[in-house]
Amino acid sequence: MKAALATASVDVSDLFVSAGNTELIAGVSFSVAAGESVAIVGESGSGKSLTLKSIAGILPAGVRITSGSAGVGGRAALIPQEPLSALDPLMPVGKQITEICRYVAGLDRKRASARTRELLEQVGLGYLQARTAAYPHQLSGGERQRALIAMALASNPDVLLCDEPTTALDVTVAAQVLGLIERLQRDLGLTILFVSHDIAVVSHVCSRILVMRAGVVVEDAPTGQLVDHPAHPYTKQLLSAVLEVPELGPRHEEGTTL
Ligand SMILES: Nc1ncnc2c1ncn2[C@@H]1O[C@H](COP(=O)(O)OP(=O)(O)OP(=O)(O)O)[C@@H](O)[C@H]1O
Repeated sequence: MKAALATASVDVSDLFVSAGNTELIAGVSFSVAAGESVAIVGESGSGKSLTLKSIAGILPAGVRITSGSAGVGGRAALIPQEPLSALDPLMPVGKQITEICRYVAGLDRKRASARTRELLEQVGLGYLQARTAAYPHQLSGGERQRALIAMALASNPDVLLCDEPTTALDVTVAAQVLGLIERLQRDLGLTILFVSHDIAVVSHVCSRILVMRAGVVVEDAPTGQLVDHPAHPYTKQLLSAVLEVPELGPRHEEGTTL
């Protein structure tokens, strides 16, 4: 496939988010340049998901942006944490991908089928083509996450918003899916914003890391610098909680294991 030219970026400017009178995000600002891969890390409740949801425009009911802004310049696609809940259980995954090619990307029936085959190949699920009636429950967790990535790509996004996409997977499969996301970012020039509680996971995929705590960004630095010379005590605490941050340098390739 022709590599897409990255023209989009993410921009969050002095974002405040509340539920009722409770302030959940308190003045977050950052931007992601086109083609850049950036992670937001922090413990549960730090506000990473709400920041991502503000950007995607999918805040839950009762939660709202009270001031500032968050958005994407271009088309964004979200890869959620739990693939099973994001797939239609009653429709074969190939058909779900084809529907997006037809009704979101606007391809005719024949082109949508060809594009589906291409996308399945691209995410390492080429063998599903023969099993046209593969329903989500017949796939493994890793296959479902790959299928969701294919669905995300079907809409021709500029930006991939990844919300802990490997948390539900075992460590070997998680490494393969991370390798896939990293390769797609490189090959298609996608902009990536990747939310995770795990610095070790994001250090593979992202070149810059934002650390969030209690609704604010406490540190924002290139991955190598943040891992080797953390400036904020909370970043140090997060790093010390990780058993071992894998070597930076050659990153994981698909098919390798941790
Ligand atoms: N729908 C909601 N209504 C009220 N408060 C909410 C809602 N969703 C999240 N919150 C609160 O907002 C804060 C930030 O939540 P958020 O989901 O962004 O955290 P997180 O860092 O992504 O954590 P996790 O990794 O557990 O998802 C938390 O205190 C959470 O309880």
